[in-house]
Amino acid sequence: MPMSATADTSKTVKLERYNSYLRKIHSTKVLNASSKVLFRATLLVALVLVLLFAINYPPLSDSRAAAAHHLHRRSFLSTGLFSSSSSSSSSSIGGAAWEKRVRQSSTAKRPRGLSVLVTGAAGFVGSHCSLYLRKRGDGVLGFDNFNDYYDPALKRARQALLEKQQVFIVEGDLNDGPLLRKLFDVVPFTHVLHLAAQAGVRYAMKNPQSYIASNIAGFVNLLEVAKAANPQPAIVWASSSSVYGLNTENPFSEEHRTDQPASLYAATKKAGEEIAHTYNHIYGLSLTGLRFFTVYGPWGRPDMAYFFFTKDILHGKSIDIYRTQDNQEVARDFTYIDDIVKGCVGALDTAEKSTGSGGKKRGQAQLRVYNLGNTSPVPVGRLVSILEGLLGTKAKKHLIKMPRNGDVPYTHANVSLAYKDFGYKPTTDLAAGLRKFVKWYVGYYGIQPRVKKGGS
Ligand SMILES: O=C(O)[C@H]1O[C@H](OP(=O)(O)OP(=O)(O)OC[C@H]2O[C@@H](n3ccc(=O)[nH]c3=O)[C@H](O)[C@@H]2O)[C@H](O)[C@@H](O)[C@H]1O
Repeated sequence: MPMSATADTSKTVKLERYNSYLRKIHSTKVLNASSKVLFRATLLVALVLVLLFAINYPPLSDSRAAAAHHLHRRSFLSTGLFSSSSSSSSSSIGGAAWEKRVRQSSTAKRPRGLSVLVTGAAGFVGSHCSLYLRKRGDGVLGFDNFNDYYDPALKRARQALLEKQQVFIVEGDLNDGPLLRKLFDVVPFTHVLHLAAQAGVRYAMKNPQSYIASNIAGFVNLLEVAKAANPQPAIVWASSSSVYGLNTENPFSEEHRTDQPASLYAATKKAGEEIAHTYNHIYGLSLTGLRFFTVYGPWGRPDMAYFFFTKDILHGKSIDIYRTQDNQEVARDFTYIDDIVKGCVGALDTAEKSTGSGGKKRGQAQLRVYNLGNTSPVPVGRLVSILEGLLGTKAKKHLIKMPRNGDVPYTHANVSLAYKDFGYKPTTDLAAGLRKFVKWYVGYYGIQPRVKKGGS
């Protein structure tokens, strides 16, 4: 038995060795197979990573490729499920149909007509200027970010008005370089009427950064794109009467000092004037700054006093009427929108071409600044009396000292320079202009008050 037991034991050992040999072979095979799978998976992951990297970081040297990529991504987002925008106008940014609309809108319908990019086209002054230029036969492409600084529904209503006249507004932000470059790639604009900005004197204390983003960073971005464009456009842009700040000389002339801004808004507009100087000096861009004086009228801005006074008077709410620290009346050189439009168009028509090309200056270019005001300041109290008469309602007046919020006590424009250079002559006084505003206001908001009709 021990013999057989030995024999058995040796058989068992051999069998076990054989089994272990088989197990080894099998495990090597399994290992080989799994390492192949692992290798392939790694390759796949690497490929996906390379692709993702390429999509997210296109070559910096190829700005057009970057722009196309950016626009493709935006178009994907704005048409996709994650889009927050419902605007049809932005749904196909960058596509063939979009480019066709951009071209059509920018093409003049009269011989030697202008091709103007109007920024802030859904804004108060922008919408009026766009309509005027389009009706005259110029090509107009609008640009606006439709922000909610005030009721965006009013901006959409202005957009609808422009669309009826075949003016297309591209929805985008001034700080979107690829989008702006794309527009200049598609259209050789002769002019830019740059009106997009963060407006409002007092709001600058609430949201200072928005003024830097729009009025400084956005302006610089636009100038960067314009300087590199071929041809470079001539640029007319909105500065402000507020640059006169604490200036005490009257009436305000372009030669007076503008180095004492009273608000951050004013400071950003003044900075814009200095930035304009730099781009004119280095790149040969033709630049004209227009200092608007408290512009009012139909389709106006709800954040401005004449507008919300009208609303508050109609709702029986009291209104604050500011007085200076030494109890004087505060006054403004209120300027009617049609006069401002004539001033903008006059500036566009007399703007000389930029001299640069390929981002390089080729000669001295035009650099101008003009006041566009009404030349007759009116106290705020008088503005309220006119509104009371037009609305047939007494205002609940609350006279208070002007809060220290960036306001200045008085503005008064000397416009002789604009008159000399392009015949600017305001023709609408405050009473006539407010009558037109109130007529529009009650119609737009569907109000049936005791409004005295009359006038056109
Ligand atoms: O010319 C400009 O460059 C600027 O014009 C405009 O600023 P402003 O002249 O300050 O207009 P606006 O606010 O309508 O106040 C009008 C008057 O009402 C007084 N005012 C104001 C509010 C109030 O509650 N009570 C009051 O008496 C107030 O003291 C003032 O005397 C634009 O908004 C600005 O974007 C810029 O373009």
